[in-house]
Amino acid sequence: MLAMNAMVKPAADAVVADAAKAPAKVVARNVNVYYGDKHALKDVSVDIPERSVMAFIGPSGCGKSTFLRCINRMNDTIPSARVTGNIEIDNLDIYDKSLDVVQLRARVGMVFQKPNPFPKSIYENVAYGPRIHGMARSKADLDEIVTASLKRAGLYEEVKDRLSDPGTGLSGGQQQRLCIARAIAVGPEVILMDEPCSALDPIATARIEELIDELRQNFTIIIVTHSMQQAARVSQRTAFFHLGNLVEEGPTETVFTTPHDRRTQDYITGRFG
Ligand SMILES: Nc1ncnc2c1ncn2[C@@H]1O[C@H](COP(=O)(O)OP(=O)(O)OP(=O)(O)O)[C@@H](O)[C@H]1O
Repeated sequence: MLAMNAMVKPAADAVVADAAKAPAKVVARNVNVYYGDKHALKDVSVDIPERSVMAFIGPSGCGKSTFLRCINRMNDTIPSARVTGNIEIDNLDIYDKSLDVVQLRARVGMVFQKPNPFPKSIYENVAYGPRIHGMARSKADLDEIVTASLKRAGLYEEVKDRLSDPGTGLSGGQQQRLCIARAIAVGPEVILMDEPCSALDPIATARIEELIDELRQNFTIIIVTHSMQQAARVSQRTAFFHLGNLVEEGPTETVFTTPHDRRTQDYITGRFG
């Protein structure tokens, strides 16, 4: 049996079954990414169910972040990157030439490895997106969006008396929750998280994991993580990548306990990676 099984114990979660049945929010077909001549992502096809968490795992350089960045077209910002294939969100082709990428990135928010608040106040960090997207008709509207977003990110109680203080003055974990509030504020449907806890201590990590678990009631979340324990704790489905290939995708419990592919088994038992 797998050596890691004792450590990587998927949450006993009825949603596992539901997630398998949930309609797909993101549908990727035959996605390839090239950086110049380098073929970094190879023919990836996957359905990502709505209102659930999917974890992307795999050894360093296997293409997890590359694929994540395809889902909000962040690879557009890398001059050498070329993407082929098809990705749809709610049947909308996100690579359609007429698509407004700014609108797409409001629908598909992103949280990065290192918390990156703007050098602005806590309030302004959250208000910035709604303001540029014209989501608030009045200051009262904006206040409401900021408050609601901070509450949903589990940060409001800690910052409500100092909203005009700089966001960069918060602790790392608070900064990451501020970044999540900032992403939530523009009303996304999908939230991409690229190793969101790797710069955080275990307590701050636990809070973010709890938050992810709450957020999946309303959002489709995709998280890249190097921690198999984290993938097991927070996700309903897991996708294992290796050398640019999506080797295996399925319910987290299955991927961790009875993987179909030898490479998945080798990775989760620590034989490589
Ligand atoms: N901007 C870039 N320019 C050129 N090559 C890149 C670029 N970004 C990634 N790559 C290459 O593409 C491959 C996949 O990288 P990617 O960052 O997606 O992997 P990853 O699985 O997320 O890795 P890690 O776990 O280390 O973050 C790697 O070989 C990497 O060197």
